Formats: sequence, C-alpha cells, structure tokens
Amino acid sequence: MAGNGSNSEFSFGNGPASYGLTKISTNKKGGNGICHDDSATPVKAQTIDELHSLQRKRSAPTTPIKAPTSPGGFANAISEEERHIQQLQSISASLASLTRETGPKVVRGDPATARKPDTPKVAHVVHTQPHFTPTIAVSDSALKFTHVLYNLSPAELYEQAIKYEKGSFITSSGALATLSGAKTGRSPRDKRVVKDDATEAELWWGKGSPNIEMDEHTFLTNRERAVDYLNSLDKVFVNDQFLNWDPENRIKVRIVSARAYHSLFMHNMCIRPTPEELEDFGTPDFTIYNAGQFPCNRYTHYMTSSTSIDINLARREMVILGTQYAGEMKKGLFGVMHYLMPMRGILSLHSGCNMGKDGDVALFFGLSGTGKTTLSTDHNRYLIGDDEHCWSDKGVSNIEGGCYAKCIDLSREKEPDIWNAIKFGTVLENVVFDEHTRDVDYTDKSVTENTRAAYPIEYIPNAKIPCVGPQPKNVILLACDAFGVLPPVSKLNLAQTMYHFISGYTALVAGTEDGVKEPRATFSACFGAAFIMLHPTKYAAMLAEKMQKNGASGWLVNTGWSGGSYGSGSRIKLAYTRKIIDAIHSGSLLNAEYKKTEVFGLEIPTAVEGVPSEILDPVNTWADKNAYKETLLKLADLFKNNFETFTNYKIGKDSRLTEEILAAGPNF
Ligand SMILES: Nc1ncnc2c1ncn2[C@@H]1O[C@H](COP(=O)(O)OP(=O)(O)O)[C@@H](O)[C@H]1O
Ligand SMILES: C=C(OP(=O)(O)O)C(=O)O
Ligand SMILES: [Ca+2]
Ligand SMILES: [Mn+2]
Repeated sequence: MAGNGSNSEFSFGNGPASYGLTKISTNKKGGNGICHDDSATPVKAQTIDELHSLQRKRSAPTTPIKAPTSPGGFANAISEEERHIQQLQSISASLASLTRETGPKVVRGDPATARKPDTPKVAHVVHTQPHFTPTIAVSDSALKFTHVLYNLSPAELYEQAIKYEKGSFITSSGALATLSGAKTGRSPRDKRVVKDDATEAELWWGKGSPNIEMDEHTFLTNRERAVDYLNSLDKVFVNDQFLNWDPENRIKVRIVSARAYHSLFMHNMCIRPTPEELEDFGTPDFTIYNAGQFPCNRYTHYMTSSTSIDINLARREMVILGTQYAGEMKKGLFGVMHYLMPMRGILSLHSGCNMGKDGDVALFFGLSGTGKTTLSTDHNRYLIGDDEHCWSDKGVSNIEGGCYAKCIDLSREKEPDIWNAIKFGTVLENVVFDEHTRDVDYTDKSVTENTRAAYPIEYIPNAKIPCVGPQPKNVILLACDAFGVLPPVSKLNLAQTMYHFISGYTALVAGTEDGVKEPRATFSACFGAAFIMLHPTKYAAMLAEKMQKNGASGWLVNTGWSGGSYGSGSRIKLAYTRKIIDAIHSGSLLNAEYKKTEVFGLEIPTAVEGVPSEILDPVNTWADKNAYKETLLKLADLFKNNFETFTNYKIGKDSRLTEEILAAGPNF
C-alpha cells in the first residue's frame, strides 16, 4: 500500500488534511487492526446471562441476626442456610396434605427462573402423627416441587401479576389494577365456622349470627381441596406477616395464595415484618389457604354454593374456595381477632381511628360505605388506621398495616390524601381505565360499584407509625341514613351510645340500578355483625366499660341523606360532615347548645361552625313535613323490631345499664 493508511482512499477533494474529515485511527493500542469502541469502560461480563446476573444484588437483613444464647453461655446461632431450611419446612408443613403422609417438596423461587433444585434449600415434611390412616401414601404431587414465592416485594409481585395474571395492568399513577373475578364483594352467606365443643359454648350461633356452622370433617375436606389445588400449581405465594401494632398482642399470620394480586394485597394490608423479624418468624399463629380460583364441591356437606370461606379456630386455619375477592382474607382475619382479643380482655373494633396534635383519639364506627376510611383520613390529624382496631387498657392499636378505601367517584379535591396514595405499590381492584393512557376513571361502575384501593398506611402522609394511640376521647357512630331523617350530628349519652352500637344501623341504596327506589335499612350489631364471633352484648359491655372508665363521649353522625329520602333529598356534603367532625375533635361541640328531637330523643346542636344551622334539625330540610314524620316513624319502627332480639340480654354486671339501654331507643 502506498503511503497512507487503509482509510485514505476516500476523501473530499485533494486539498490539505484540514479540509477533509478527521481520519479514524484504528491503531492506537493493540495495533491488531480490530476496532474497539472504548469510550466507556467495558462490562464485567462475558455472556448475556452473566450480564443479567450482575443487575441483581443479593438482599439480606441489614443488621446481624441476634444469636440466641444457650444456658451454658455459648451462642447457639444457626447458620443462615439452616434457618432457610427451617422456614421451608414450616411452609411444607403448612401445605401438607392430611390424608397423605407428607408435606410437599417446596423450593424457594420462581419456577420460570429457577435452576434445578440441586441446592439443599428444599424441604419436605413427614407427618409424625397423621390424622387419618392414609390409603395412598404417594401421589403425583409428592413427585413434583412446589415453588414458593416467599414475601416478595411489591416490584416482584407487579412482575408476577403482569406476566401471569390476566387483567393486571399498571395505571398512569403507578398502581396495579387487577380484577377480582366473579366476586367483587364479600360473600357473608358462605362464611362458615367449625362448631366443636369449645366453640359451641363460646361463640354466637343462630339468628343474626354471622357464624354459619360446619363440622370439623367438612372443614378438613375443604382444607384438603384447597391444599391439593395449591400443590398442583407450579408456584404459590406465601406471606408471613403480623396483625396488631400492640407488640404484646401481635399475631403472626401466614397467607398461602395462588395469585400475586392476593400476595400484594396482604403485603399492603397486614403489618410488614422487617427482614430481621422475618428471619425469626418461626411458626405462624394463624394460616390462610386461599384457593379462591378453585370452587368448593357442592356435593360436600354444608356447601350451598361454590364459594366457601371456612374458619377453624382450634386448628387456627382459614380456607377460601370459590372467591377471589381479596377483602375476604382481611375481614376473615378480623373475625379471628374478634375471637382472640376479647379472650384477653381487649375489645376489637370495626372502626377507623385518628389522633389530634394534642393526643386526642377518635374512633369512627360504621358499616361499609359510611365514612370510616374517608373521615379518619384527615389531613389535620394523625391516621392510626381506617378499619380494624383494638382497645386495651393501654389505649388503641391498629390491627392492620394498610388501608382499603372505596374509590367509586373518588376525587382529588375532596379526598386528596387517598388520591395521592394510589401510586406504585397500591392495588386497585376492579376499576376501569383508559386503554392507552391508563388513566383511571373513578366514576365508571362497569365492573362494580365496589371499586377499591389497598395501600400501605405509610402512603398517607400523616400516618402515625407505630399505629397506636392513647385512650379514646370521642366515639363517633357513623350511619349513612338514606331515609334522610337522622340528624347530621347528635350527642349521645352512654345508654344511647350502647343502643346505637348494638343496633348498628345504616341504610344505603343499591346505587343507580333500576327499580331500587326505596332505601333499605341494615342493622348490623356492633357495626360489624359479619365479623363478630361472640354475642354482640359481650362487645357492647366492654365498650360501655371502657367508655365509662375513660370518660369518652359518644356521637351519632349521619353521613347520608338530608332534605328528603334517597330520590328527593341529597347526600350531606362531605365538607359539612368534616366541619361537624372538626367540632367534635376540638371539643367545641361538647359545650354547644342542644335541643332534643322527637321520637329518637337525640340531642342536636343548634349551631356548628361552618355548617348551615337549618340543616342540623332534619325536619327543616324536608318540604313535606308529613312525609318527614311518616318516614321518621317508619325508621323508628325498624329500629324497634330489630332490637327485640336483644331485649333478653344483660349488659354488664348489674341490669341497670341494660334497662337504660332499652329505654334509649326511639319512643313513639
Ligand atoms: N358526607 C359524607 N361523609 C362521609 N362520606 C361521604 C359523604 N358524602 C359522600 N361520601 C362518600 O362515601 C364514601 C364513604 O366510604 P368509606 O369512607 O370508604 O366508608 P367505610 O370506610 O366506612 O367503608 C366515600 O366514597 C365518600 O367519598
Ligand atoms: C372491606 C370491607 O370494609 P369497609 O367497606 O368497611 O371499608 C368490607 O366490608 O368488605
Ligand atoms: Ca370495614
Ligand atoms: Mn373503609
């Protein structure tokens, strides 16, 4: 080659080098003629697989795990490997079939990415005492591995949901939109509790009780069905978490489920363990088997539909078949707490709870849709929790680690904190969104009216962590009265508080469906009859005792209709209800001027700051006074009929309060 390098053949013009393009040198270092793009440092990987493995770093607890000390003073720390094997053995035991001798072979990790399970992190449990004489000792499920996706993070669960669960999408605000399938609400008529000698005596059975009985054998049949279903899958999700922020009364729960949606929901709703707490988790106090995609067998005794939610208190287990509605798990555990906590003298409450800057705590009782979540989420106060609490001698504690807000017609302006909580990590159930922008349309009821958002409580900026507080000062009973005759706010004496607590009234309208013109009254004892386990008067007696002891004030707040029943009146503005609640919190309403209403005998204030005075007495808001009186009497009659079930029960030691409570209802 003559003179120039190999790139010299082509140039613009024949002038000096400065007129043409700079020559590309290929010969700086090696001189082997190979072109290197060395503008950045090269990756430290030889293959694509190696490169991908560099992306992910092992996560581990940030502080060393405490080594328990043996009596001799020697630390008998077990290795991390052993701890993982113990964890897997515990999961294998959870998933064990009771009719075959073994638990499944479980291995940690996603089957899609797992290599051969050649590591020792495989566990298999052999029963020491089988409950039944096994007829077949081996089955196909004993030959395969069940992959366990253990306490995955929200990011990992998003990936699982989006890859494998139809109907899972990321919305424009980062939330995970999912579908709960055919069931978009709870199925209270399919909730069963095992009746054995102990529970027969302890629990509330019969008329009005949410506890529909089943026997132990049927429970085991359904348990086996759920466990066999779960073991037939390539992978199951396992969440090990806590309930109750009161450290002395914390309950360890394990949730075994088939869907990433369920695992993320419970990750958000239960208390999340730290990595250290998880290492020390041990055996759970209660286990849920959620095989919701799989129906129960209607030929099984007691089954009346293909859905069954079964609780066995002796075995400390719950089985879910035939419903994927995630609220079933949260509220099922709440039922269990309604049994466990009163046994310890602690009152379980279906209520929201928040605290002012000065430490004044308020409880918000109410049935679904009455405003517990909306009103406890208050930008000027600390949120302790939106739905499930415990009241002990020490004060209040939230049972959960997250909130479950209704999001139908959610607006940024009226409920900014809930709006902003709908971001990455939040589960959005059954909402409708724009297929391109993924913007959610909160007004759309195409899937259901019961659209929901489940988010960790720390997504609310003024959440009180840990979620505990001192003794309550105000007990607010919420009723969404679609008849439009209850006052927006009434001050209650103790007997009235008990009367309304035991009644647990609300009246909602089924929405905008044709034909549903009349509001339907619902009475749900303790504002949560679907979740209580003992007789309502047991909880009422505890509430009376605690309110009395701590000098708490009772209030009845109507978050429903004004100016007429549903159809002619309208729902009380949320802004007005918030002003009423503010006046309760500040203490100003306690010292206001009051007058007594007819029929219900409720004390109503004549003025509340920020609320038009004329709406405080509902009679003023009705154009047709006769219609008002007629509706008022109709509602009073419904109250009276409902309360008849309770007239034979005593509350507390002396019967004085019982008589006062009976007298605290409507008089007409
Ligand atoms: N005056 C009002 N007070 C409380 N909530 C209201 C009022 N008017 C409308 N709402 C709406 O009613 C619903 C109350 O639901 P939510 O707080 O989730 O109930 P709960 O937690 O008791 O089930 C929310 O969608 C809220 O926006
Ligand atoms: C999750 C529920 O709670 P709430 O509607 O009271 O918020 C429910 O009742 O299913
Ligand atoms: Ca609730
Ligand atoms: Mn709620």
